[in-house]
Amino acid sequence: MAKLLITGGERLHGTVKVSGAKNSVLPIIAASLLCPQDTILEDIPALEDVLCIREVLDSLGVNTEFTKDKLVIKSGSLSLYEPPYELVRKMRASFLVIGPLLARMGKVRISLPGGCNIGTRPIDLHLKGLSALGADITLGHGYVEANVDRLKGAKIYLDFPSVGATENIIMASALAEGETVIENAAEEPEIVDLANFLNSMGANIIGAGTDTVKITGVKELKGTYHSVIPDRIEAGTYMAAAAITGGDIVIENIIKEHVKSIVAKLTEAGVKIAEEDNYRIRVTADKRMNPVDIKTLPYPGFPTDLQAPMMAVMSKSCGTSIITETVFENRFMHVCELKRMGANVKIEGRSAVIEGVERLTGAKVKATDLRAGAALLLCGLAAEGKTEISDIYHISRGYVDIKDKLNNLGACIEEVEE
Ligand SMILES: CC(=O)N[C@H]1[C@@H](OP(=O)(O)OP(=O)(O)OC[C@H]2O[C@@H](n3ccc(=O)[nH]c3=O)[C@H](O)[C@@H]2O)O[C@H](CO)[C@@H](O)[C@@H]1O
Ligand SMILES: C=C(OP(=O)(O)O)C(=O)O
Repeated sequence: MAKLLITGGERLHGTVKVSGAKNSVLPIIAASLLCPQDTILEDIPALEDVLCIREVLDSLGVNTEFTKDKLVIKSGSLSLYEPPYELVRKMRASFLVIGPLLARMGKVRISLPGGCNIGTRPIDLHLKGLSALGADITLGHGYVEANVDRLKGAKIYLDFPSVGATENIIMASALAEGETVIENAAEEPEIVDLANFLNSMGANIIGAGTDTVKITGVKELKGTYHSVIPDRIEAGTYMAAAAITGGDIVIENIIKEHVKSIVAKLTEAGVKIAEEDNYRIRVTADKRMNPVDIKTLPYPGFPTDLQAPMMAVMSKSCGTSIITETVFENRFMHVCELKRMGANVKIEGRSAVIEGVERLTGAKVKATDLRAGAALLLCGLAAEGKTEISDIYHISRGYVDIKDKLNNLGACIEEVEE
């Protein structure tokens, strides 16, 4: 098993380019199942999660070709409707194929994606939506089975603006008969990217990016070309890296509108963030951060996926910060590991109270999930001495070439085999 060895203490400087967004590309790849013609996707990050969803498509009889950052999906040969349990249990986003398979094949059998280290992550809202569209759904022996002749548009109110449920319902209703309205829909930029992709295939979706999305079903969709948006969470992680190391870096391929909440919090913490041009920002930190309070919320609120990285930054600030996690019920797994590195964090219910310390110290730590791993990497960059992170496969799920990108900024990170 590979580990990362980080020698801390380097101030990061230079330029880093953000890759395509994991959370955009996964639903877009699933949505390619809706159309029998070829779809061509560009700016596809070569992440473990992308390879996994590609395997899911291959397992359904679809042909995919991935070269460099271009993925060609040929869904004309789609012939199966039961993705294997071994793939679905590996990654929650595999469940995003349920909507497209139901719309295109009229049936699907898929195992429950299960929970993960950050929470139980139920799928009730996905199923409630698909059932409102007319699907006959049964649950048993760990599987969901759904059948329908043709989905019919409906009005669906989501009890929580779930990203995945909004995506599954949009994809399913794109080919449904009549109009679907999703109220209290998720407003994340990745929903807008998915809707833009589907509209370029001939779908009729309006309101994506607001809390009400209207989808007028069409009979068929056609092949298309699409380039995915940059990853705002990866961008935020590099901003955090500049902040925690007292660095001075330029981040390229960033949509500023998508990172407003992160820019606001880092600015409050004392980081200087300047617009270089439309797609580049410069992030400079020249002193210890001020403490800031953060509450994670659905977009446009502060993203839960940057909660752990921001906790890393706050652990070295010059005061007390409170971080409240409202999206996932168990997303403080990184706290134990951050403490090994000298962070002073106490959990009180859904909040973490972080007393900033002057120095973090390198230690042996374990990544418990993707963003927990990113947080440990950030602390390692700023800690005295060496940090050894195990279970780094979590990090590879969501960051392309993170070791090389950080080393190009002056970090000192090695990957070693155990
Ligand atoms: C691949 C992808 O895009 N992943 C993102 C997506 O995950 P994902 O789509 O799984 O996240 P959701 O927005 O669905 O989950 C948010 C909350 O809603 C709850 N919930 C969700 C569905 C449901 O049927 N019932 C229910 O109760 C979840 O348990 C969680 O507490 O959005 C999350 C919230 O921004 C991000 O952290 C993930 O990085
Ligand atoms: C929680 C995350 O992803 P996923 O929903 O794919 O598990 C994440 O990207 O931080």
